[in-house]
Amino acid sequence: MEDLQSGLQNRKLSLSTLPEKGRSLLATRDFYPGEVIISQEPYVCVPNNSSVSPQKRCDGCFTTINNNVLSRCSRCQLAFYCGTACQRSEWKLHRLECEVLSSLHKYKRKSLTPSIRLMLRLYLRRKLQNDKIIPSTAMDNYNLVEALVAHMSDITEEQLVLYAQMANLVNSILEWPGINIKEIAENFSKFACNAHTICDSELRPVGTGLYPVISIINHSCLPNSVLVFEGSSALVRAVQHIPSGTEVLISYIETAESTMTRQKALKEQYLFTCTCPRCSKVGQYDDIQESAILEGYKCKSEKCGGFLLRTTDYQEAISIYKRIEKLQTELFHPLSINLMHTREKILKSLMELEHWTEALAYCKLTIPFYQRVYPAVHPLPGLQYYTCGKLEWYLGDTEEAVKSLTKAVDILRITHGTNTPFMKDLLMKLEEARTEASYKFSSKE
Ligand SMILES: C[S@@+](CC[C@H](N)C(=O)[O-])C[C@H]1O[C@@H](n2cnc3c(N)ncnc32)[C@H](O)[C@@H]1O
Repeated sequence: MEDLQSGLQNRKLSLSTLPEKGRSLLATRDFYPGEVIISQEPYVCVPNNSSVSPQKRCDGCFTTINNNVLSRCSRCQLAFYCGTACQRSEWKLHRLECEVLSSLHKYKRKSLTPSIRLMLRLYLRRKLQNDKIIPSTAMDNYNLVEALVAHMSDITEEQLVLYAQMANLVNSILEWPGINIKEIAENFSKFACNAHTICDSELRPVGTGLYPVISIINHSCLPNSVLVFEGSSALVRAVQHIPSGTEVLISYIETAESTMTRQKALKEQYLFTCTCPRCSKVGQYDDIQESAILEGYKCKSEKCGGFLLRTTDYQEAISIYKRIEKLQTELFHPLSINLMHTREKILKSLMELEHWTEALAYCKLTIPFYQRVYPAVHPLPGLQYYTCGKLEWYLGDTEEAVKSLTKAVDILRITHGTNTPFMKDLLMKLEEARTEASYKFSSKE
């Protein structure tokens, strides 16, 4: 079996260790915006299905077609497939999983959260590789999981207790003699700082996966690459020119937040203090001003107790969020992150109610914010232009739709690649909108 370093060398990458970050991935040739730097199939993954989720996802490709069309494993009743191709590709692992799950008591079934299922799958896949039923390769073997950071000495006692309880549950489900409970608890800690939320092309979360080579990539709040998914495959794409010898960096968190909020999120989940070029400005005048724009109130009173909103009644949600928006426009900077979050919520509710004209107005309101806080090439502004374009087209403003869809394509072809079904669909929509716009133009003449 070729080792990881030579596997990476073939992909013009190298594994290095940096004193302040641990393992790191370096480029050994120049990469350019849109290029796939590395892609990986998950070592293990699970869709976001739970006993209460109304719509189930296929275990193979994570699609969520009509539940009636997804077929359910008749034995364990817990796995779903969109067709025979996915069922076949998952069979070796699911055969073992099914044996374990189908004999479970009802009360234990209820505790089968996606992370418990992910852990069960980790052990079952390791067994399949040990028994040589599934081959091991340089990029796909359990040694890579063993090498992941666990931060066991840095986590809180509460977390430790939680991982120990979850490990006991996994042990009681597997019932394997000699299994190491401490190692299972450590693997839960590894999941916390190495597993990735799998998203669809529109960045909606659909599952969780462990990609042990992609997990070598460190974080920056000013990343040169982006992690996207095609089904359950993970792809890291360059969003800037990455010269040979440079570290490949992605963002683990929402980069639009203020420095303090980003640092808090990184410390809590990933247990490190970021020193990227944006974070190293913490406390400087520009950074304080930026935080005030994003999160600050004009009023300095700290008496506000917060509030909770019901989100299922969209009409009610819109009217409440509009009251908040009115207040926020008085209190906050027009480019405040709070105001943007409120407007995003109004937009979401308007879309649910199919109030397209007003939805378009709100979509347009969020764009200056997106332009300001995200780099020129980032999936979120790309998707916002896409929504804008679709709404404009639907409402008959084809010329504006062409402009918005073109902007979406310019960004998303770099972040999502051009060969995915999502991008092909977007490119086709743009072509159709262009044809329609030129037809309208010629019929006006
Ligand atoms: C997904 S792993 C990345 C690979 C890791 N460096 C390793 O040695 O396996 C995430 C962990 O890497 C470290 N890390 C990632 N980005 C970092 C950064 N910008 N500065 C310091 N440590 C970082 C933290 O320990 C974090 O919990």
